[in-house]
Formats: sequence, C-alpha cells, structure tokens
Amino acid sequence: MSNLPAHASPALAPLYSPQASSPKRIDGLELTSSAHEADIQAGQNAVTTRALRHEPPPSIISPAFTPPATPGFSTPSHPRPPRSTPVDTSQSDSPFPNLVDTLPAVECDVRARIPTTTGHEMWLHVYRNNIDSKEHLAIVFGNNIRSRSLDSERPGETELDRMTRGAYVGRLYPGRTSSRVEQIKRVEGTTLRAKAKPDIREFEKSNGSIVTSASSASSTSSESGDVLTSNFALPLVRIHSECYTGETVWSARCDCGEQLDEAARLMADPHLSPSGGAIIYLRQEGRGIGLGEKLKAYNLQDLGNDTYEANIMLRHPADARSYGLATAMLMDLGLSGEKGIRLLTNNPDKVRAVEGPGREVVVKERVAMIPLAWKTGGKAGIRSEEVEKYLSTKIEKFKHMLSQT
Ligand SMILES: Nc1nc2c(ncn2[C@@H]2O[C@H](COP(=O)(O)OP(=O)(O)OP(=O)(O)O)[C@@H](O)[C@H]2O)c(=O)[nH]1
Repeated sequence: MSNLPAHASPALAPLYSPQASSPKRIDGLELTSSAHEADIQAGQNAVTTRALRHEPPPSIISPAFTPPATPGFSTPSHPRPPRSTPVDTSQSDSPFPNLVDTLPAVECDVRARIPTTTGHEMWLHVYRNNIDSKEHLAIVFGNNIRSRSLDSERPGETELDRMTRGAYVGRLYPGRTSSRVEQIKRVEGTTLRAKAKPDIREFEKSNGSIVTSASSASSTSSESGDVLTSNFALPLVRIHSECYTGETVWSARCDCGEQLDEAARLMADPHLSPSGGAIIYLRQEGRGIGLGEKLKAYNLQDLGNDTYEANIMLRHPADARSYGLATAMLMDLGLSGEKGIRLLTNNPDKVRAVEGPGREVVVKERVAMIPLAWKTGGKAGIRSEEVEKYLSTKIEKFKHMLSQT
C-alpha cells in the first residue's frame, strides 16, 4: 500500500479538470491563450511532480499574524503623498469593461450615525435596489452628502418614522419631535441655535447643500504630508467590494482591509476631504463570485495558480463585478454631474464603469491607493508572500495602475 497521504496521491484526479476540457470562452471572456494554458499546466505538473517525489507540500503555517485593524486607526501618517491623476475616461482601453446599459433603481432605506473608534463619525446608509436582494451600503463622511431618496417624503409616515429611518437634519437627541430644521427652530426657538448645532446652520446657509469654507481653497497640505491637488475640494469616493477575509478575519492574502481603512482615514480628515466623502460598499464578495467560491480560488492559488487563473479554473470570469449600482447610489447621494468626484482606486475598470452609461457621474481625478507596505518600506501594512503575488497579478493581468516607483 502506498505510504503517500491521500491528498498527494498521483492516482487521484486533480481537483480542477484538465485544461483540454475547459471552455475557451465563458461569459464573454476569452479564457485561455496557449501561454496561459502552459502556465496552468506547469502548476499542475509541479504539484504532481512533488507528490511523485514524496516531497512535502509547502508549509501550511500562515505567515506572520496580521492583527485586526480598526478603520482609520492603524493607518500611520504617510511619508509620501497619495498620488492623484487627472482622468480622461474617453481614452480608456481597459481589458474588462463591464458596463451596464441602464442603471438600476436604488433607494436608501435607512441611515444612522456611527461614531467610530477613531473618534470620527460616519453615516451608514443601507440601500435596496431592483436587481438583487442584497443590502449595499454607503458609508458617508461629513454632513455635506445626503441621500435624496432617504430625505424624500414617504406616504403616511410620521415624524417619528422619519427620524427612525434617519431622514432628519442635524442630530437626534432625547425628546426631539421633528425631523425638520424649520420645525425644530419654531418649537425650540433660538436656544437650539445658540447651543451650536453647526450642521443645521450650515444646512440653512447653503440651502441644503453645505459649503464649507475650506472647499473654496485651491490646494493645501496636511500635517500627515499628504499633498492636495487643485481638485481636492471635490468629494472623495471609493467603490469598495466586500471582502470578508480581508476586512473581518485578518487575511494577508489581499489588501482589501487596508484599503477600506485608508479610504476612511482620507475621507474623515477635513483637511484632505473638505467636502466629505463616500465609500460605496458593494456586496460583490470575491470580485462577484461569493465567499465560498473565493475560498476555492484560494485553494487553487495554494496549488500554484494566481488569482486570475483560479477564477477561470472555477469557470467564473476573472472579474464578475459591475458598477451600475454604485453609479445609481452616487447619483442618489448628489454626487453626479459635471462638478465631478475624485475616485480612490487603482482599477481602470472602475474609473470608466462608475461613470455610468450616460456619464451620469464624472470622475475628475483618480487618487491612487498605494499599499502601505510599499509606502513605508515595509514598516507598516500587510506583508506576506500571498499579498505580493496578489498585487503583481493585479498589475500584470488586471492592468491595475500601480507601480512601486
Ligand atoms: N475571486 C477572488 N476575489 C478576491 C481575491 N482576493 C480578493 N478578492 C476580492 O476582490 C475584491 C477587491 O478587488 P481588488 O481587485 O483587490 O481591488 P479593486 O476593487 O478591483 O481595485 P481598487 O479600487 O484599486 O482596490 C473584493 O471583493 C475581494 O473579496 C481572490 O484571490 N479571488
């Protein structure tokens, strides 16, 4: 009887089927080039050869533990500024444009104020839509950005209903009876104004669209050394795809958790983001294939394939996401139109796709997301073999606009 462990038996068929039987095209994607097939075959051969030679599999001990990060908390000051690039999406030649023809309908169901562990506050908005049953989120920083659908009147609702679903101006406090500024003023008189409710005063001044004094400045720099460009007064936006592993259970396979923290840090700082910001958090786990399938992809990566190949071997597109919901949510938040936004991303797909079929949203500037480990020479951020491979595959195969120089 063989003394090989069952999982190493060369007699067993590999988990993934031979490439000869793989379809050449799935969901509109060209799946295999001969070089790509050769790469995958090489990975399979390496596994089989290791098993035949009775060599032990690579260590299963994980690299250094990455402690959980609280949004914005663990992010140190930057020795180097975030990079901003003016954007002209008409010139885009992204390899995976996943554009929608019509935008979905979205409605903000509820929002609540969330004080965070960093001391900053954000407004968490839960959206529903007409294309899936997931709760997509908008994480809003500052009081400038408001949801139109949340604020609009709903038939038969009471003032308590409005406040309960978050459709109020200013702050809630025990005993508050109205969601509206005008009524609060009437009922509570000038005391309320004297008690400094700056968000209400700003709301009144600007007729509903708050303008802060800093937003008229053309450029500045912050204590952390971030250099701000002439567009810095535009709202900062990130379209973030759900990643349970990277955001919740400390995975060092990807940089998703770090990116979420960094987006929150930039948006919460009024010097860096005077008009506030919004993270559109889409429930597109695993680039749209779901958590279970992503875990299968991780196993295929441990067998020698990269993140792109693993998706293809599981018969998924390399990137199954789309951004129509994000466009619709940005419109609802008043972030559409020629004034434009700054978008935090390295992904060329997002820049183009988020603008929408009729260029409803205009990305004026892209702000790069440089991995912290690169920016700090390895002193902070995620360090692992896996994340390095993940980042290099994003650059080589997904054409992410990221370079170490
Ligand atoms: N299928 C798959 N999904 C992954 C993997 N690693 C991370 N993800 C998912 O990828 C998504 C994040 O995409 P990324 O490619 O890291 O970044 P991006 O959102 O395209 O681009 P940026 O805006 O620059 O961050 C999240 O939904 C993660 O769950 C993987 O190995 N396989």
